[in-house]
Amino acid sequence: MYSLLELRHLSKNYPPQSVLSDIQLELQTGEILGLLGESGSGKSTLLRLAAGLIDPDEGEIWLNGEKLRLASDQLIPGHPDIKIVHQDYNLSLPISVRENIAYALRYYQKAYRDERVDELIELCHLETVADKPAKSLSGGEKQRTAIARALAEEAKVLLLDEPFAHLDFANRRRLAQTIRTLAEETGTACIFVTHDAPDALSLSDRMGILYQGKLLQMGTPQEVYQQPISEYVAELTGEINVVPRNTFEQFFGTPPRPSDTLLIRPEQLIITETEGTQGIWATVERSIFEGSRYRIQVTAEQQSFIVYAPIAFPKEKSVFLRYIFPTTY
Ligand SMILES: Nc1ncnc2c1ncn2[C@@H]1O[C@H](COP(=O)(O)OP(=O)(O)OP(=O)(O)O)[C@@H](O)[C@H]1O
Repeated sequence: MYSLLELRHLSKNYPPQSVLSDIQLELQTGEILGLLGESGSGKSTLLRLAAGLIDPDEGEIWLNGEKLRLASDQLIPGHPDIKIVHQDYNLSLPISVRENIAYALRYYQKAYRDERVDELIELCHLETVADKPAKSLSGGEKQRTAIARALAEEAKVLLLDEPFAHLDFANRRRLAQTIRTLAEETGTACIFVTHDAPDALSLSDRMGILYQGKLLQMGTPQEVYQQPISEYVAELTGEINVVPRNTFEQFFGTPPRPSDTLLIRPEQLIITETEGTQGIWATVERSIFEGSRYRIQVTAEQQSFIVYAPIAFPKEKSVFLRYIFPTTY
């Protein structure tokens, strides 16, 4: 069995720059793949290559076991089964949401078109704005309209360029749920790119880390977050305490991995007011309120740590710092 979409050894240069090099990834039906990378890491270029809109310098793209033709060999680049939603949505602003979606189905019979448009409006939660002109929509509504339009022709693969970039918290949640529903109910596979770690971690079935055009790591969000292959991946995916091995041994005992430097997430540490089994007394430097938790900076023998706690601790208070979850991470 082959994968739905396969990128094989893709490279792309915009001389003198190598923008992507030797990208390999596979996407299965109904899978949501997130690509996390900082600005300029090559995310949009990778999506444009995957959509068949530009030619790679090396490598091939396979869809359902068939090699895609090069963009330069086609009158209209792209493939009908692969749809890309760009950052700027590309909607026709004067016409309604319904008309924007229907436009993608203009060559179909009216009865089918009306039925399909209604289905997509429901799937993408656009009922309340269906007859409004696109120019009057919020960012989230525009994004969902662009997705509905991309899906109109039953694309098998949806490519989303920074789908959450302009959305507030509630709209992020809503859009993420729409994408999950889509994948589950229609089997549409999705690659989305983002520079926001929580979005990548919470929505992806698998995620990749893109850095200077290279895929550094690929795995489930848990694998990438809990076993980052480098300090860079650890920092990109969340907050991290970098602890030299001998300090770790002195404070907490045997380290979980035999490396010179240990990458410890804040939630792997706890602070208490009383002494526990293995740990070290530390001094609170500051407590910062972050809504659902406090982010607390403590110092023990010149080593600084970030810890999360449900309550604030006063500056200069002595707290006992312990390392937890030694087996799960
Ligand atoms: N058509 C082009 N011509 C020349 N250079 C390009 C072209 N397209 C992209 N690049 C360069 O390739 C690099 C990667 O660009 P890309 O847009 O893929 O990054 P990105 O990760 O999507 O960034 P962002 O998050 O800022 O959108 C950048 O340095 C960019 O300047």
